[in-house]
Amino acid sequence: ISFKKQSRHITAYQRDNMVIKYYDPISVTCSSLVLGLLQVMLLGDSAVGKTCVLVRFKDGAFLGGNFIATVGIDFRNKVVDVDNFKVKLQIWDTAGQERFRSVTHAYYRDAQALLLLYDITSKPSFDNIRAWLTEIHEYAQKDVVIMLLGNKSDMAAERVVKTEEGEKLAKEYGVPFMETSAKTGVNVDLAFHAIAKELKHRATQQPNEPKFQIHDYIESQKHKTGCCGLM
Ligand SMILES: Nc1nc2c(ncn2[C@@H]2O[C@H](COP(=O)(O)OP(=O)(O)OP(=O)(O)O)[C@@H](O)[C@H]2O)c(=O)[nH]1
Repeated sequence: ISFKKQSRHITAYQRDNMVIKYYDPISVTCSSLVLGLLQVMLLGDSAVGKTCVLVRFKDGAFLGGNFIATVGIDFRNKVVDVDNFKVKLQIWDTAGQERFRSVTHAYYRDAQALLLLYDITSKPSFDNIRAWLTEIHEYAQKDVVIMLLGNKSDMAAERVVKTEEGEKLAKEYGVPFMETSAKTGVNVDLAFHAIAKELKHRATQQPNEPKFQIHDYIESQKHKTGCCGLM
């Protein structure tokens, strides 16, 4: 721990600047907690909706209209509240196109969490998930948090990948899964909040504290898309 005196409070930095506690010197109580920058990456084939999912989460809007592919890599920051903590997420949006792969590989090792997307209306994007997971195991940190997302759940009429297929694949790799829609917003906030919660628990967990169960949390919170694409 290192301390830094500020105008009204003392800041204590813990765990390599990850956890920052603000102590009020008058009441000598911990008034708020901030978890330093955590890196999350969005991965998956081109056009599965990575940029749209990020924009939905960051700005609460949907980028409709003409599709403009991401070139290289880009990021946005967002602070989320998790159990009295402010968790700062830096979210990296990668280009899905093959020709940018060598650029994005360089960023994998800095990510604490990866959101891996496919498009429920595109079988190839689903079939490529195994290849993405192979790349992840090659380039990412060993303990990286991975979540599988089947995006465009609003497009029920065009669906070619069943929800059960996504669930089965996720189970095989032991990763949490949900279907999202950047268009309607269904499950988008939940995906990022579940990741933030998991990372916060990992950073602050006491030895006698029970482990956070991300699968159970998601199951209790998620909205299922029914036969007609309703939330
Ligand atoms: N209906 C519907 N369309 C979506 C959804 N998400 C994205 N789209 C559309 O799908 C297209 C691709 O979305 P992007 O977010 O740009 O895809 P991307 O994965 O970032 O693509 P790259 O940058 O090439 O990797 C756009 O035309 C979006 O409007 C969704 O949830 N529902």
